[in-house]
Amino acid sequence: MSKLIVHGGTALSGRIIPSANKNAVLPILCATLLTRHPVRLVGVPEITDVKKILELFRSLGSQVEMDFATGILDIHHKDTLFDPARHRLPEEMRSSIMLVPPLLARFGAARIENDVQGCTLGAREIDPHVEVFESFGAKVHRGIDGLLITSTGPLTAASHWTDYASVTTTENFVMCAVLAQGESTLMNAASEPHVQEFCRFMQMLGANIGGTGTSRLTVAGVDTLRGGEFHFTEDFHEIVTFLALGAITGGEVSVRNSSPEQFPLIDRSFAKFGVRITHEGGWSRAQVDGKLKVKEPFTQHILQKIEAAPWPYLPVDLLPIFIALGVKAEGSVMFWNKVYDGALGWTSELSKFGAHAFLSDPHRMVTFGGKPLVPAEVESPYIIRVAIALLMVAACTHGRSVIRNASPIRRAHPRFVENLRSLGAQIEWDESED
Ligand SMILES: CC(=O)N[C@H]1[C@@H](OP(=O)(O)OP(=O)(O)OC[C@H]2O[C@@H](n3ccc(=O)[nH]c3=O)[C@H](O)[C@@H]2O)O[C@H](CO)[C@@H](O)[C@@H]1O
Ligand SMILES: C=C(OP(=O)(O)O)C(=O)O
Repeated sequence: MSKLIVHGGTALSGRIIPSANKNAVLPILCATLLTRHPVRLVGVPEITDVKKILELFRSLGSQVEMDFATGILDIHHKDTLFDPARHRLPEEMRSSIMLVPPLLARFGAARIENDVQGCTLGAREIDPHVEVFESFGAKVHRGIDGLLITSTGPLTAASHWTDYASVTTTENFVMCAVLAQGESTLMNAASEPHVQEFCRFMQMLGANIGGTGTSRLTVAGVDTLRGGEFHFTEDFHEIVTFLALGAITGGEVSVRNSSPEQFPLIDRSFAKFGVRITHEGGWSRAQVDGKLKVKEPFTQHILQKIEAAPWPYLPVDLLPIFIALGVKAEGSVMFWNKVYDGALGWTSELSKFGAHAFLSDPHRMVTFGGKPLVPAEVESPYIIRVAIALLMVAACTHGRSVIRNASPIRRAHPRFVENLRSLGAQIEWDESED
């Protein structure tokens, strides 16, 4: 079990160049399988999920040249072969489900194992995906340990309205539609920055997509896709994470950010804890005047609150980062996760630090922040940014803390500990058995 050992209490300051967004990189990696031409990706992060997908591609016979030192991936799915009886898609990551459309397009069959749940955030349905596959004419068969999805010919265009704006379902819809015959329409499409980045990549391959960034996507099918070179942009999750780490420890961190137009709501969320974010010259900077303090709402007798939901709301994956700020900032805040029903069950870990946090129901947590904190040994659930939130609390608390089961961080954030050390943190991985 990978543990993080943190000697907290040091103000973290400095500059960070963030990596690419895992949730943009993974669907794009899956989509490379849709073209028989070479693709070059620039800025590919060295993270667990990327390595798992590249390993699968190698086992299918694709040409994969990955240089993590430069972040350049050259990939060519020319002599690629997939056998649903033999090959298993990577487990413990949600993105495996996005291999289905390209496998269907290339081989007429795909198989997914039962564990495409990813982070343990509560129910993560596959029904919206099944509806999409079926709307394009694919057949879905349930087996003992997974699903077999088949199609006898090219997919046919579909018009579909999803129950909710789902990130991976939207990406799967686009991948089914790009090579389908006719024009497809998706209503209630997700519009997160990573979904937009994914659509830009598809357009570079020659896909004909309208409505990127809105809740209505149209895709006119094309006969074939080309190759090309694509450069990833910065991950807003990393930007927020490092800004928050600076703020919670009383330091001052700047992070490179070429898309500040995505940040107004994120900035206002930081401001609720007394953190001022500024964007200038391609850099975002977090500053705290005095100590962290929850801003009182203008409306009297209500709790300050942070609501997370599909974009353009505050992204749910960022909620734990703000919960950590809520633990440190003096005052009370209600956090509302409108997406997941099992993402907040870690209040008992927070309380080991002396934090006061109350789980009101599966979707809502209230922090009573500003209480004295003590170092602690805590265990993270399999949720990337909960491990980071626990680390944030450890980093602002004097003394030695241990975050057990911290390896999910490696699923999304390359060189995380090295980056933190460059800001002055005393932190290290411990891989020893207990
Ligand atoms: C690889 C990838 O891109 N993973 C991200 C993707 O997962 P993913 O695409 O799996 O997330 P979805 O948007 O489908 O939502 C996940 C689950 O939340 C529930 N749900 C969601 C929205 C809603 O309005 N109502 C509702 O009930 C459903 O149970 C659903 O199964 O988007 C999530 C939500 O931004 C992020 O946490 C994940 O990091
Ligand atoms: C929940 C996440 O990833 P996944 O969907 O792969 O579990 C995440 O990136 O925070």
